[in-house]
Amino acid sequence: MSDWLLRVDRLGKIFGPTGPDSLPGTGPVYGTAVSPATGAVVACWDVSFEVAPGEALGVIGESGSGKSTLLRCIAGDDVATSGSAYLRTFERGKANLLEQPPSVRRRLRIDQLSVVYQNPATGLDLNLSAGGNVADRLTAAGWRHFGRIRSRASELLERTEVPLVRMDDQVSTFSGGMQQRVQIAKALANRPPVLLLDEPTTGLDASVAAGVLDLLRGLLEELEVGAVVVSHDFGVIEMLTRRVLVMQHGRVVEAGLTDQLFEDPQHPYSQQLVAAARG
Ligand SMILES: Nc1ncnc2c1ncn2[C@@H]1O[C@H](COP(=O)(O)OP(=O)(O)OP(=O)(O)O)[C@@H](O)[C@H]1O
Repeated sequence: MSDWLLRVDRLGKIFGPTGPDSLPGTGPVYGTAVSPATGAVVACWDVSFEVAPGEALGVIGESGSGKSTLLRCIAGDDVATSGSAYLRTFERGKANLLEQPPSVRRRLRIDQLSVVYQNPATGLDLNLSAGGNVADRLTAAGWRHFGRIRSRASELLERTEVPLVRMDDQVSTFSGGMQQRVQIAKALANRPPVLLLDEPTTGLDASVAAGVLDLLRGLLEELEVGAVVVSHDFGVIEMLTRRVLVMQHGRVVEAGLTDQLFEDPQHPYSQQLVAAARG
């Protein structure tokens, strides 16, 4: 694919000793991500993909398969052990994000890569109001005009279906579903080119989760944002993404179109995930 917005090349993250002794004996073939020689956890290894503008890529796998670590390394929450990542909108796609100093990474997190976490408390300041949280992101991105910040915040909260009468209420008083909507509004506030979603509906009741998924699907279709959606839930991946990577014990075991993977999974682990999703 030549029209990429985000490109990740052979990304790896090892927790513990990172020397070459830590890789042998890990991965799907061995049924573990833990190195028998060093005890290191090879949380993800050799992961490559591209995301085009306006495209959503899914990453699916059971708990511990390395999905969140992959996302955290791209976002800059964790430091990758190896590999590279590029954004077309940063240094014309020529600078490895993973090698940038912390100050640049912090700026990228505001201007270029937004994350929606499973737990709204990770992405929000619960002591601030809904409007205050969105304003916070806009201010960090350099917005200065109070009136414009306020009107952008109302526009976003309206789009994410947070009642405007509650715009000035402290987010800690909101339900989980509503907090998640505010987190989404905040993540999109300054129109970042890339959105990273880590189990965005996992903590919510089924009916609330369905509403948030609907909202996300609409937003991903409407905005030209490139997205990576991490989930253990095939329903979420099916609803939001066109292509998908399947991860097991830190490695990608299958990659393809989401529909096709759901219809005709090739790898035994993907077959297991699909069977579980079909109930
Ligand atoms: N800070 C850490 N120190 C040591 N090991 C870690 C750390 N963070 C994650 N791991 C390990 O890395 C592996 C991958 O974890 P990760 O959270 O990325 O998986 P996941 O697929 O996102 O699962 P979940 O959905 O439960 O978060 C696991 O074995 C986990 O125990």
